[in-house]
Amino acid sequence: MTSRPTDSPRRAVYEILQRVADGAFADVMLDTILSRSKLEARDRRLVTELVYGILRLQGRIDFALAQFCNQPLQRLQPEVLWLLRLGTYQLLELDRVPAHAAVNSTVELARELHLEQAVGFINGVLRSLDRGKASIPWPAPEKIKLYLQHVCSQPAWLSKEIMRQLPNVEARALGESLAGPPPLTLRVNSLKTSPEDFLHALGEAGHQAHLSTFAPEGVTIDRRGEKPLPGDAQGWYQVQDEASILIAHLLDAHPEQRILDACAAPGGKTTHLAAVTENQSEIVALDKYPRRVEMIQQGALRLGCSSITAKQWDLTEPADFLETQSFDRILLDAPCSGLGVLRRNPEGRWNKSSVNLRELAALQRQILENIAPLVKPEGKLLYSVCTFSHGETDAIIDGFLADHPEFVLENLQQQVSPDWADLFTARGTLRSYPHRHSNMDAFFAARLHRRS
Ligand SMILES: C[S@@+](CC[C@H](N)C(=O)[O-])C[C@H]1O[C@@H](n2cnc3c(N)ncnc32)[C@H](O)[C@@H]1O
Repeated sequence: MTSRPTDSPRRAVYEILQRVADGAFADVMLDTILSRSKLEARDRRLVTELVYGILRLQGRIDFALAQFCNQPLQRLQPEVLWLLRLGTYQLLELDRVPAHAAVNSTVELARELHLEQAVGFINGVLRSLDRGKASIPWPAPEKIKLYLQHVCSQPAWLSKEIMRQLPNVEARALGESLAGPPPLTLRVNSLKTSPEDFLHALGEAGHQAHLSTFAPEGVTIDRRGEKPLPGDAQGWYQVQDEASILIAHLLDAHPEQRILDACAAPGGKTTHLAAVTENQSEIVALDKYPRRVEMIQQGALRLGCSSITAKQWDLTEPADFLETQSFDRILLDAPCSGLGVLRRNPEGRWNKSSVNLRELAALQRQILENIAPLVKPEGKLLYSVCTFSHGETDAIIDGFLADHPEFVLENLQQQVSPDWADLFTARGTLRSYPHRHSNMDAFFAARLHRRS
């Protein structure tokens, strides 16, 4: 009998991967398909793990598959290639699925999808791969380009970006980190509770967690129990990576100030700014998309942030409804390539290219130009992105400073506690990396000060 996409875990994975290949976001598709399904909690976890794992390790899987296929992978029918990837991921990465189950379930699925002509081929390739997997000629770590591509599962343009930023040993460590799953970190909402009380509540609910190394309000979940996390409806926490939690602190915002969060949705940092200023500042939050502006408003309501006004605006146009030089602090958490959060959006490595990075850099610069006039004399503007590509980080700041002598780059390292020193570059910009800094996402931030 044919299963509905939502009835069987592997069928659901296949459907989601197909949609992602057509341009959908993996997290959105997972939500959509799982919300319609009757799958049990264990199967839902399996679907999530398979979808994220396959997208994250597609490069590694394809290298392995190529050893056992008698034709180039790009010549295969796309449906057949996705099925082979589904089987291969289970054979290579999932100890808890026996090999025969990985192969048979993939073959069954091929039949169910009316791909009878490919059943023998899929069965043969997966069986050979299972027999021969110990002798796959994985590139050695010293062959850094090949290692990043085939072991760490990165397209060539991404390996190039990483190697531009970091020496080989570190490029390898970063590549390995980005190929793994991300941590689940929460920002404790200081308007409602404390990290210690929240940690206690997590323990009572059967979850294991620890306080973050750098972010004062960060709590990382080590092992999730069966029950939901406590305090969601009460607004005790916001899911937010440790690196992202650092950003509001680096803006150096205070009560009574006027603050602009220029690209604010879904509002993780806006609501954090409201918390660090104890709801005593005036925060204007803008975003291009109306639906995303609603997300800021909903988050503010849940977290008890009363000082935020959210409004839709496309910042490729100057925000002429805002008075020039009227903000003490501006955060520009710009749209970016998200290379630093690839673990969370694994399809990003396959649907982006160097061309996208150049287009994003032009957008970032344009938005920066449009908001800079809004900074008061002696005010500060923090530019942040969850990526590490040169074109979206140092190049943006250098280009802007060259054209705007009224702004200077501040050395953030000299302004924060010595415990954070390791997070900054010699010129005082933030550069966090998962392999260096307690597994947090890779972020960049630079703070500009407007002379009087
Ligand atoms: C990196 S995200 C911001 C994340 C947010 N700061 C947070 O912590 O939750 C970038 C945001 O920029 C918005 N955006 C993209 N292009 C924009 C534009 N031209 N004008 C204003 N916002 C834009 C996107 O909708 C997205 O919400």
